[in-house]
Formats: sequence, structure tokens, C-alpha cells
Amino acid sequence: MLFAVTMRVSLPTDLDPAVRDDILAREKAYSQELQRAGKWPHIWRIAGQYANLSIFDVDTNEELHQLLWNLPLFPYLSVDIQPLAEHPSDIRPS
Ligand SMILES: O=C(O)CC1=CCC(=O)O1
Repeated sequence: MLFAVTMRVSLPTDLDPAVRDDILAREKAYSQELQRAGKWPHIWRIAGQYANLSIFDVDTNEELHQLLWNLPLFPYLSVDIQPLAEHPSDIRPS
């Protein structure tokens, strides 16, 4: 099951810089682990925003929820999820 997930990051301006750096380092490691596992096949920066557009490939809605819930940045994210279906005009073999 494919999902397009938009994550908008809003870190408190008064967050301790060391805490911020630790969260961002753990976020990057977690994201790259899921990318290597094929669960997070795409991540794109939304130009001009502290936000990304990601594609997740998961087996269930609950798996997606757990992957997102475990993001170190989760407390500072606003998340929007769109389920994806094949488009009938797509020329790629499915
Ligand atoms: O910077 C972001 O868009 C938030 C984020 C998600 C995974 C990651 O490494 O950073």
C-alpha cells in the first residue's frame, strides 16, 4: 500500500540547540533505515518550506501509523496522509 505523506516541521524557536541537533540526527538515521528497508522509497523537500513530501510503502494502515509515530520529530510535525491508487493512464507496467 502506497501513501503520500506530507510532513511539516515546526520546531520551537527556544528549543535547546543540543536537543534539536540530537532529534535531527536521530530523525535522519531513522529515515535512512526505513529508506534502506524499502518502507520509505521517496523523500522530497518541498521547495521553500521546512516540509517534505514522502512516499511510504507499507502493508497496513497500522504499520504506517507506527512508522510515523516513532519519528523522533513526530511531536513537532503536522502530518497529512493521502492513500495512493494506480492511475489508469500510467504507462509503466504494474
Ligand atoms: O526535514 C524534514 O523534512 C524532516 C525529516 C523527515 C525525515 C528526515 O530526515 O527529516
